Amino acid sequence: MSRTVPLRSQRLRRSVLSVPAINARALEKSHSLDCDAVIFDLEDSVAPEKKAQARENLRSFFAGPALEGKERIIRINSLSSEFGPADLDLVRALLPDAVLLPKVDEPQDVADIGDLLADADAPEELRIWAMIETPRGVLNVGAIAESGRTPGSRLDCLVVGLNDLRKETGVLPQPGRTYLVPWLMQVILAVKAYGLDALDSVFNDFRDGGGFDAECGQGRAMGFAGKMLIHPSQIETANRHFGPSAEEITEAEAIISAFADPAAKGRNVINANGRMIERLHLVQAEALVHKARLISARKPA
Ligand SMILES: CC(C)(COP(=O)(O)OP(=O)(O)OC[C@H]1O[C@@H](n2cnc3c(N)ncnc32)[C@H](O)[C@@H]1OP(=O)(O)O)[C@@H](O)C(=O)NCCC(=O)NCCSC(=O)C[C@H](O)C(=O)O
Ligand SMILES: [Mg+2]
Repeated sequence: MSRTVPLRSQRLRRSVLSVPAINARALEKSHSLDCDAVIFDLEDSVAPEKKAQARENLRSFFAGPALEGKERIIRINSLSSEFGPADLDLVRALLPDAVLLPKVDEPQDVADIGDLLADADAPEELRIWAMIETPRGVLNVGAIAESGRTPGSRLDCLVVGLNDLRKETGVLPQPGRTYLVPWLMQVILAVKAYGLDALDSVFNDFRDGGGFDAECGQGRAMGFAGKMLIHPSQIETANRHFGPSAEEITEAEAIISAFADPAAKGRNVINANGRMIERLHLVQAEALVHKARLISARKPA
């Protein structure tokens, strides 16, 4: 097995908006929003007595015009709940890009869904995303991410859920997320070790633009690929923070040019205006420029 994990192909996941499947107006609106991905939620945003109607809404939505240029993910209820099996049947019928499992505690939770999808001959393009939002999920996050290396695993992305994690642990919401940062970084280490993406948790106070801006900056600095969102007003800020800035692109292009210079041939380390650059920085620079190209190539919603 190789000792290092190659950089991912980099799907854009800067802004991943949760849309309650019960809300037909919000479902319709998702076509016109400039987010990279949409999570159609059948879990906590849908009351128990409305789960069946929410599934019907999704059937109609998926039968309608395609959601252009966005990843489509369906968040189901836990398989052990009374709603989980019918939700999974719906996923098998609608074939979104991914199914999001809530409250994943251990690798077996992911493996169980993977087996059910394989038994149903679901195409391998149908991926699994896992919410890390329980104390056991955080404790086991390395093993959960590692299970993505098992042959045939569909695991693709971990999503942090701080509402549930705060509920389970009693950690209070605080600016800077002081007591949560170690757990968030556990998630980051796990995904980076095994080549997955991680998305930062939702920010509930959607009218607090300043607080959201600060939390996006923090999430990007930690290494998250993007953020799960709850409201359209959060999309532009997330896209800005989790996409490369103009300065980062200029710097990356300078690194690529420096290594393309014949003088750099055969050298692993060069002096760029008083700063050491190694070939590992070239790999990072190429990935960043690739991401910038994906963003420019994306059609506006
Ligand atoms: C939080 C909300 C209930 C607020 O809704 P509302 O009062 O309708 O807000 P606005 O009036 O400001 O809405 C303005 C327009 O935007 C549309 N809208 C709002 N939210 C969405 C959305 N998520 N997707 C698409 N469109 C949306 C409204 O329809 C208005 O449109 P218009 O009529 O044209 O003016 C609401 O935002 C909401 O329900 N958000 C999502 C909630 C959700 O999905 N929850 C589950 C995910 S959170 C989570 O996973 C937590 C995690 O598990 C954890 O443990 O942490
Ligand atoms: Mg949750």
